[in-house]
Amino acid sequence: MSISQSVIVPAYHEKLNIKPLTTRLFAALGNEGSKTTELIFVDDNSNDGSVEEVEKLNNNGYPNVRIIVRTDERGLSSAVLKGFMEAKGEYLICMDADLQHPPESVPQLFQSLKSHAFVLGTRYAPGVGIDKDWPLYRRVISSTARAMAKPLTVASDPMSGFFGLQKKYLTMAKMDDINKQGFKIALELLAKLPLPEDPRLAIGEVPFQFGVRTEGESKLSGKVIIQYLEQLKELYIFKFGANNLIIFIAVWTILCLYVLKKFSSLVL
Ligand SMILES: Nc1nc2c(ncn2[C@@H]2O[C@H](COP(=O)(O)OP(=O)(O)O[C@H]3O[C@H](CO)[C@@H](O)[C@H](O)[C@@H]3O)[C@@H](O)[C@H]2O)c(=O)[nH]1
Ligand SMILES: [Mg+2]
Repeated sequence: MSISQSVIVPAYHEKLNIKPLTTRLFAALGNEGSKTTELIFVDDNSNDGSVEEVEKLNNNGYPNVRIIVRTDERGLSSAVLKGFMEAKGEYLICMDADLQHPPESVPQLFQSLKSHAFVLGTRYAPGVGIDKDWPLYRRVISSTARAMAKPLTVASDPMSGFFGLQKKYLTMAKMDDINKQGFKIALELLAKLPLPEDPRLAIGEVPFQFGVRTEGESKLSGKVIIQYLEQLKELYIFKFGANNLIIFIAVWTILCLYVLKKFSSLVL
Protein backbone atom coordinates (compact mmCIF):
# COMPACT_ATOMS: atom_id res chain seq x y z
CA MET A 1 0.00 0.00 0.00
CA SER A 2 1.34 3.42 -0.82
CA ILE A 3 2.02 6.11 1.76
CA SER A 4 -0.63 8.83 1.91
CA GLN A 5 0.07 10.24 5.38
CA SER A 6 3.33 11.46 6.93
CA VAL A 7 4.13 12.37 10.53
CA ILE A 8 7.17 14.65 10.85
CA VAL A 9 9.01 14.89 14.16
CA PRO A 10 11.82 17.40 14.68
CA ALA A 11 14.21 15.77 17.14
CA TYR A 12 17.33 16.88 18.90
CA HIS A 13 18.74 14.59 21.61
CA GLU A 14 15.51 12.62 21.83
CA LYS A 15 16.79 9.00 21.77
CA LEU A 16 14.75 7.99 24.83
CA ASN A 17 11.51 9.28 23.31
CA ILE A 18 11.84 7.63 19.88
CA LYS A 19 10.59 4.15 20.81
CA PRO A 20 7.60 5.19 22.97
CA LEU A 21 6.50 7.74 20.38
CA THR A 22 6.75 5.20 17.54
CA THR A 23 4.93 2.39 19.33
CA ARG A 24 2.15 4.67 20.62
CA LEU A 25 1.69 6.34 17.25
CA PHE A 26 1.37 3.13 15.22
CA ALA A 27 -0.89 1.59 17.89
CA ALA A 28 -3.14 4.63 17.57
CA LEU A 29 -3.16 4.40 13.76
CA GLY A 30 -4.24 0.75 13.82
CA ASN A 31 -3.51 -1.90 11.19
CA GLU A 32 -4.76 -0.05 8.12
CA GLY A 33 -3.43 3.37 9.10
CA SER A 34 -0.01 1.93 9.90
CA LYS A 35 0.36 0.66 6.33
CA THR A 36 -0.32 4.05 4.75
CA THR A 37 1.51 6.27 7.23
CA GLU A 38 5.22 7.02 7.51
CA LEU A 39 6.98 8.51 10.52
CA ILE A 40 10.02 10.70 9.84
CA PHE A 41 12.35 11.98 12.55
CA VAL A 42 14.46 14.94 11.46
CA ASP A 43 17.48 14.89 13.73
CA ASP A 44 20.26 17.48 13.75
CA ASN A 45 23.19 15.15 14.23
CA SER A 46 22.44 14.44 17.90
CA ASN A 47 24.85 11.50 17.86
CA ASP A 48 23.07 10.04 20.87
CA GLY A 49 22.04 6.68 19.44
CA SER A 50 18.81 7.97 17.83
CA VAL A 51 19.80 6.49 14.45
CA GLU A 52 20.43 3.05 16.00
CA GLU A 53 17.10 3.29 17.85
CA VAL A 54 15.27 3.80 14.54
CA GLU A 55 17.19 0.89 12.96
CA LYS A 56 16.09 -1.34 15.85
CA LEU A 57 12.48 -0.32 15.29
CA ASN A 58 12.81 -1.07 11.55
CA ASN A 59 13.99 -4.58 12.43
CA ASN A 60 11.17 -5.11 14.93
CA GLY A 61 8.00 -4.55 12.98
CA TYR A 62 8.11 -0.83 12.19
CA PRO A 63 9.20 -0.57 8.52
CA ASN A 64 7.59 2.85 7.98
CA VAL A 65 9.85 4.78 10.38
CA ARG A 66 12.93 6.61 9.17
CA ILE A 67 15.33 9.24 10.40
CA ILE A 68 16.92 12.06 8.43
CA VAL A 69 20.15 13.31 9.98
CA ARG A 70 21.12 16.85 9.05
CA THR A 71 24.70 17.93 9.47
CA ASP A 72 24.54 21.27 7.66
CA GLU A 73 21.69 23.01 9.47
CA ARG A 74 20.09 23.26 12.93
CA GLY A 75 16.75 24.42 14.27
CA LEU A 76 13.19 23.27 14.86
CA SER A 77 11.39 25.16 12.07
CA SER A 78 13.89 24.30 9.36
CA ALA A 79 13.86 20.64 10.49
CA VAL A 80 10.07 20.56 10.11
CA LEU A 81 10.26 22.06 6.61
CA LYS A 82 12.94 19.56 5.65
CA GLY A 83 10.67 16.72 6.81
CA PHE A 84 7.69 18.16 4.91
CA MET A 85 9.77 18.35 1.72
CA GLU A 86 10.98 14.75 2.08
CA ALA A 87 7.54 13.37 3.01
CA LYS A 88 5.76 11.03 0.60
CA GLY A 89 2.28 11.64 2.02
CA GLU A 90 -0.30 14.13 0.78
CA TYR A 91 -1.41 14.70 4.40
CA LEU A 92 1.31 15.99 6.73
CA ILE A 93 1.31 16.22 10.53
CA CYS A 94 4.08 17.74 12.66
CA MET A 95 4.52 16.85 16.32
CA ASP A 96 7.21 17.05 19.00
CA ALA A 97 9.31 14.02 19.93
CA ASP A 98 8.94 14.48 23.68
CA LEU A 99 5.35 13.18 24.00
CA GLN A 100 3.96 16.54 25.07
CA HIS A 101 1.70 15.98 22.05
CA PRO A 102 -0.29 12.75 22.52
CA PRO A 103 0.28 10.34 19.60
CA GLU A 104 -3.26 9.08 20.25
CA SER A 105 -4.61 12.38 18.84
CA VAL A 106 -2.84 12.01 15.49
CA PRO A 107 -5.66 10.03 13.77
CA GLN A 108 -8.07 12.86 14.67
CA LEU A 109 -5.73 15.43 13.12
CA PHE A 110 -5.47 13.36 9.93
CA GLN A 111 -9.25 13.03 9.87
CA SER A 112 -9.66 16.80 10.14
CA LEU A 113 -7.12 17.29 7.32
CA LYS A 114 -9.43 15.47 4.91
CA SER A 115 -11.77 18.46 5.04
CA HIS A 116 -9.40 21.32 5.94
CA ALA A 117 -6.26 22.71 4.32
CA PHE A 118 -4.59 23.16 7.71
CA VAL A 119 -5.19 21.51 11.08
CA LEU A 120 -4.08 22.74 14.46
CA GLY A 121 -3.88 20.84 17.72
CA THR A 122 -5.22 23.33 20.26
CA ARG A 123 -4.81 23.53 24.03
CA TYR A 124 -7.45 26.26 24.26
CA ALA A 125 -10.79 24.47 24.08
CA PRO A 126 -13.30 23.14 26.60
CA GLY A 127 -12.17 19.99 28.35
CA VAL A 128 -8.47 20.25 27.48
CA GLY A 129 -5.55 22.36 28.60
CA ILE A 130 -2.00 22.23 29.83
CA ASP A 131 -0.61 19.80 32.39
CA LYS A 132 -0.54 21.42 35.84
CA ASP A 133 3.18 20.63 36.11
CA TRP A 134 4.11 22.83 33.12
CA PRO A 135 6.19 25.59 34.76
CA LEU A 136 4.65 29.01 35.45
CA TYR A 137 7.38 30.87 33.54
CA ARG A 138 6.59 28.77 30.44
CA ARG A 139 2.90 29.62 30.78
CA VAL A 140 3.73 33.33 30.93
CA ILE A 141 6.03 33.13 27.89
CA SER A 142 3.45 31.11 25.97
CA SER A 143 0.50 33.41 26.82
CA THR A 144 2.50 36.51 25.93
CA ALA A 145 3.66 34.98 22.65
CA ARG A 146 0.10 33.92 21.85
CA ALA A 147 -1.32 37.38 22.57
CA MET A 148 1.32 38.98 20.34
CA ALA A 149 0.32 36.72 17.45
CA LYS A 150 -3.41 37.47 17.79
CA PRO A 151 -3.58 40.04 14.96
CA LEU A 152 -1.91 37.60 12.57
CA THR A 153 -4.28 34.62 12.61
CA VAL A 154 -7.71 33.54 13.76
CA ALA A 155 -6.33 30.20 15.00
CA SER A 156 -6.77 29.69 18.76
CA ASP A 157 -3.29 28.22 19.41
CA PRO A 158 -0.76 29.37 16.81
CA MET A 159 2.05 28.61 19.29
CA SER A 160 1.24 24.92 19.00
CA GLY A 161 3.87 22.66 17.51
CA PHE A 162 1.15 20.04 16.90
CA PHE A 163 -0.34 20.81 13.48
CA GLY A 164 -0.67 19.61 9.94
CA LEU A 165 -1.50 20.56 6.39
CA GLN A 166 -2.27 19.22 2.96
CA LYS A 167 0.99 19.12 1.05
CA LYS A 168 -0.44 20.89 -2.00
CA TYR A 169 -0.65 24.15 -0.01
CA LEU A 170 3.05 23.95 0.75
CA THR A 171 3.90 23.47 -2.90
CA MET A 172 1.77 26.54 -3.76
CA ALA A 173 3.80 28.73 -1.36
CA LYS A 174 6.93 30.66 -2.23
CA MET A 175 9.42 28.78 -0.07
CA ASP A 176 11.90 31.69 -0.11
CA ASP A 177 9.30 33.75 1.76
CA ILE A 178 9.07 31.28 4.64
CA ASN A 179 11.10 32.16 7.75
CA LYS A 180 12.96 29.00 8.77
CA GLN A 181 14.36 30.39 12.04
CA GLY A 182 13.10 29.61 15.52
CA PHE A 183 10.28 27.39 16.78
CA LYS A 184 7.04 28.92 15.44
CA ILE A 185 6.66 27.29 12.08
CA ALA A 186 2.89 26.75 12.46
CA LEU A 187 2.31 30.50 12.88
CA GLU A 188 4.58 31.21 9.91
CA LEU A 189 2.65 28.84 7.65
CA LEU A 190 -0.75 29.99 8.92
CA ALA A 191 0.18 33.57 8.07
CA LYS A 192 1.83 32.94 4.71
CA LEU A 193 0.30 29.94 2.97
CA PRO A 194 -2.43 30.60 0.40
CA LEU A 195 -5.11 28.87 2.50
CA PRO A 196 -8.75 28.90 1.28
CA GLU A 197 -10.65 32.08 2.14
CA ASP A 198 -13.65 30.12 3.40
CA PRO A 199 -12.81 29.59 7.11
CA ARG A 200 -14.75 26.29 7.12
CA LEU A 201 -12.24 24.89 4.64
CA ALA A 202 -9.10 26.66 5.87
CA ILE A 203 -8.37 25.62 9.47
CA GLY A 204 -9.61 22.68 11.51
CA GLU A 205 -8.90 22.61 15.23
CA VAL A 206 -8.48 19.46 17.32
CA PRO A 207 -8.37 19.94 21.10
CA PHE A 208 -5.62 18.06 22.92
CA GLN A 209 -4.17 17.90 26.42
CA PHE A 210 -0.60 19.29 26.45
CA GLY A 211 1.59 17.03 28.59
CA VAL A 212 4.94 17.49 30.26
CA ARG A 213 8.24 16.09 29.11
CA THR A 214 9.49 13.10 31.11
CA GLU A 215 12.72 12.36 29.18
CA GLY A 216 15.33 14.84 27.96
CA GLU A 217 15.23 18.61 28.18
CA SER A 218 13.44 21.49 26.45
CA LYS A 219 15.55 23.30 23.85
CA LEU A 220 13.77 26.63 24.30
CA SER A 221 16.42 29.33 24.84
CA GLY A 222 16.79 33.11 24.93
CA LYS A 223 17.93 32.92 21.31
CA VAL A 224 14.67 31.19 20.32
CA ILE A 225 12.67 33.98 22.04
CA ILE A 226 14.63 36.67 20.13
CA GLN A 227 14.03 34.73 16.91
CA TYR A 228 10.31 34.78 17.70
CA LEU A 229 10.30 38.57 18.14
CA GLU A 230 12.14 38.96 14.83
CA GLN A 231 9.68 36.62 13.16
CA LEU A 232 6.73 38.59 14.58
CA LYS A 233 8.15 41.85 13.26
CA GLU A 234 8.54 40.33 9.82
CA LEU A 235 5.03 38.84 9.89
CA TYR A 236 3.47 42.16 10.91
CA ILE A 237 5.27 43.84 8.02
CA PHE A 238 4.19 41.01 5.69
CA LYS A 239 0.58 41.37 6.75
CA PHE A 240 0.21 45.10 7.38
CA GLY A 241 3.03 46.64 5.26
CA ALA A 242 6.50 48.01 5.94
CA ASN A 243 5.22 51.50 6.75
CA ASN A 244 3.21 50.17 9.62
CA LEU A 245 6.12 49.25 11.86
CA ILE A 246 4.97 51.93 14.30
CA ILE A 247 1.57 50.26 14.46
CA PHE A 248 3.36 46.98 15.10
CA ILE A 249 5.28 48.47 18.03
CA ALA A 250 2.11 50.06 19.42
CA VAL A 251 0.11 46.83 19.14
CA TRP A 252 3.02 44.90 20.64
CA THR A 253 3.18 47.28 23.61
CA ILE A 254 -0.57 47.22 24.20
CA LEU A 255 -0.68 43.44 24.08
CA CYS A 256 2.26 43.14 26.50
CA LEU A 257 0.58 45.54 28.93
CA TYR A 258 -2.67 43.58 28.61
CA VAL A 259 -0.95 40.26 29.34
CA LEU A 260 1.01 41.78 32.25
CA LYS A 261 -2.22 43.17 33.68
CA LYS A 262 -3.94 39.79 33.37
CA PHE A 263 -0.94 38.05 34.88
CA SER A 264 -0.66 40.45 37.81
CA SER A 265 -4.38 40.10 38.56
CA LEU A 266 -3.83 36.34 38.73
CA VAL A 267 -0.87 36.40 41.12
CA LEU A 268 -1.63 39.50 43.20
N1 LIG B 1 15.95 18.76 14.56
C1 LIG B 1 15.79 19.62 15.57
N2 LIG B 1 14.80 19.48 16.46
C2 LIG B 1 14.69 20.37 17.47
C3 LIG B 1 15.57 21.44 17.62
N3 LIG B 1 15.20 22.16 18.72
C4 LIG B 1 14.13 21.52 19.23
N4 LIG B 1 13.83 20.44 18.47
C5 LIG B 1 12.76 19.48 18.67
O1 LIG B 1 11.52 20.17 18.62
C6 LIG B 1 10.61 19.60 19.54
C7 LIG B 1 10.13 20.68 20.52
O2 LIG B 1 11.24 21.11 21.28
P1 LIG B 1 11.19 21.28 22.88
O3 LIG B 1 12.56 21.61 23.30
O4 LIG B 1 10.48 20.15 23.50
O5 LIG B 1 10.31 22.58 22.90
P2 LIG B 1 9.35 23.14 24.02
O6 LIG B 1 10.10 24.12 24.76
O7 LIG B 1 8.67 22.08 24.79
O8 LIG B 1 8.31 23.89 23.07
C8 LIG B 1 7.28 23.20 22.50
O9 LIG B 1 6.08 23.68 23.01
C9 LIG B 1 5.65 24.87 22.46
C10 LIG B 1 4.25 25.13 22.96
O10 LIG B 1 4.30 25.76 24.17
C11 LIG B 1 5.63 24.77 20.96
O11 LIG B 1 5.31 26.00 20.43
C12 LIG B 1 6.96 24.42 20.39
O12 LIG B 1 6.87 24.24 18.97
C13 LIG B 1 7.35 23.19 20.98
O13 LIG B 1 6.39 22.30 20.49
C14 LIG B 1 11.32 18.43 20.23
O14 LIG B 1 10.99 17.26 19.57
C15 LIG B 1 12.79 18.80 20.03
O15 LIG B 1 13.63 17.68 20.04
C16 LIG B 1 16.64 21.59 16.68
O16 LIG B 1 17.48 22.48 16.74
N5 LIG B 1 16.69 20.65 15.68
MG1 LIG C 1 8.76 20.03 24.61
